[in-house]
Amino acid sequence: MSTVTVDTSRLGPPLVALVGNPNCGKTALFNLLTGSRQKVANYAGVTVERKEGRLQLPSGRRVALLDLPGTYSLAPHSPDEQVTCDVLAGRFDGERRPDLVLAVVDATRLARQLRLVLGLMRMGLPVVVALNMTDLARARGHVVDADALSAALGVPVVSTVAVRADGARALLERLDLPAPAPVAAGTRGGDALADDHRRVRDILRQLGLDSLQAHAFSDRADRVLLHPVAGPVLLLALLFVVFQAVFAWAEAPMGWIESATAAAGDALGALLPPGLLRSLLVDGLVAGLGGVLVFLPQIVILFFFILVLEESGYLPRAAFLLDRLMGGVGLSGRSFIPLLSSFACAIPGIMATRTIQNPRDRWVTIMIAPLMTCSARLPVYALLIGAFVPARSVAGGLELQGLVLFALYAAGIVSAIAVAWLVKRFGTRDRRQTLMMELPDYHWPSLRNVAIGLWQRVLIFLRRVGGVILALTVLLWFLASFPAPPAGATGPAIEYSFAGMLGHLLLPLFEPLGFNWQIAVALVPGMAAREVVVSALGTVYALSATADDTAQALAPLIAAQWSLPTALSLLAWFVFAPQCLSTLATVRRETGGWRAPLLMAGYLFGLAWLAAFITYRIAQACCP
Ligand SMILES: Nc1nc2c(ncn2[C@@H]2O[C@H](COP(=O)(O)OP(=O)(O)OP(=O)(O)O)[C@@H](O)[C@H]2O)c(=O)[nH]1
Ligand SMILES: [Mg+2]
Repeated sequence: MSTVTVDTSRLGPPLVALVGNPNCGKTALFNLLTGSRQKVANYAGVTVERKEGRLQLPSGRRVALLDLPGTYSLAPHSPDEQVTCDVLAGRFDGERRPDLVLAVVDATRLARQLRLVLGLMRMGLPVVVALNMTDLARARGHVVDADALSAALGVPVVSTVAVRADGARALLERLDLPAPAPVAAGTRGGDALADDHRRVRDILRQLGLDSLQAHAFSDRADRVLLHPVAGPVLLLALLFVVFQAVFAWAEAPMGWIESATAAAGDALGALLPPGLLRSLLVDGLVAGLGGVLVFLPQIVILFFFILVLEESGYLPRAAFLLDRLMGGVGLSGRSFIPLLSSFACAIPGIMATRTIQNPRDRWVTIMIAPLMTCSARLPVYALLIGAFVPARSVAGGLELQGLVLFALYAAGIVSAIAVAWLVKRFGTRDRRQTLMMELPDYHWPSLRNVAIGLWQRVLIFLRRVGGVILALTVLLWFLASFPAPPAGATGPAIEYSFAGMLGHLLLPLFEPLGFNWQIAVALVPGMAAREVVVSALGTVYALSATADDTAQALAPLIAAQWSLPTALSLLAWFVFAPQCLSTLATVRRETGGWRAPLLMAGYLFGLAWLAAFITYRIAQACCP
């Protein structure tokens, strides 16, 4: 038998892969080298996909750089580690084997990280070691001698600080030199691990680093933050402060955006003659988009807290605190970070489930991720709370509005716990695994990283407003303006339009929940993105206004037109409804079939309808 080998390494620039333990700074280095803005955070398992970037070396040579998910060993335990191992073995679909492995190691946690380097060397690929986080190591008083380490390992070692602008200069120069020859393979099989262990111990002793000390501050902080009683109390208090801040701090900037929108609407209204164009711009765009834009400050505040928590290293601690609670419903603390990411958006949350080893746990976590309140629900919640919940303090200075928001988030979490419990109770049984999770040292969040992260969230939000929300608002304006009312019609034109017909068609389904036809209409484009419901309501109500009404802010308008039970019922609907097609598409991709997304849509719509129905009935009985 003859085999033909094709040397694909000659296609395109040399491929360099960043490989290392989770949280050692691979992505930070990738961003520094390529100028990308991939997500960096202080916990294991941030990167779950391969990402490619380009960089130019000082000599002008170009290199393709791959950022990969972190891995503890070269025998993958979870879908994200599998990606890294497949790329290294040249088994990854559509990817050639890397020409060089850039093994990133955290200088403050050398022992385990060096074992992975030895494993990488055994794969027969040329290896260069980036000794990262040397700033933190130095601050703790251990200076790792890169040359001595290089001599001991037999591969080049370069010190880096991935969070400093010039922290990779030496590395760039090293990449410009010819790749080192692969080191001859040593022992293989079971003996190799024991061998590596011994070798790493010897190297550390040789470098005078065998007594690396734990981070004293992290230890002290954890004595309080991981305390079985104080820990959960502090976690709860922290979450509470976040929700209070979302309302309290956003008030002023929301006021500015509101007045700017109103001024823009007035100016356009005065400038343009009455007619279709004025209606499209004033009732469609300004009323619709302005209605969503006003929630930007609240989103920024929420993300500020999320980013600070991510950067500080507190997140995996919260996972650890909640492990016992999550064990009660058949999940482990591993599900915590994917679920927490779902507060931003269910899509990265569902992607982050790739770090979960147990396939059943991963499936359940995916199924409950949409119950976490994503930031697209925030505008809907904030609109209804602003319109129906008075802004006053209750019980010792707590803001009532923040309290209601907290309750809505809690409702999502409690429901997720209930669903997971039901799956455990009636689904397949599985032996519970203990949580093994590395706790990173605490860092001060870097202001620059937080600022970049916030700016990216702002861009994402604005892109949504200018993209899908704009498109759907225009579409809805069209549906709500045509066909024109028949001659002699008395009501607002929208009643006779396509949107009006659609609303009345859907009414039987939603009437038992206390929704009127305007809400029913708004829910339809809201399937594409939840915030669209807010812009859609803005447009529908602007067009429902009779000619002599001037355009009004949406909140007071619905406050006057809806009953409290209707508002509460709509809030309950949004806690559950899977009003997001991109989430369902992601679930299909991650589970590889239609079963999971269909099941998800079905069970969430069922729950949404039921919850809204019950809320409406109870509210009607209590405050008719
Ligand atoms: N002080 C300091 N912090 C660093 C350095 N490199 C990375 N960090 C921080 O370490 C944390 C982890 O960095 P990431 O780049 O997300 O790590 P990663 O290896 O990509 O992690 P995974 O994607 O989870 O495998 C972040 O908080 C970074 O800001 C460094 O050289 N010095
Ligand atoms: Mg990463």
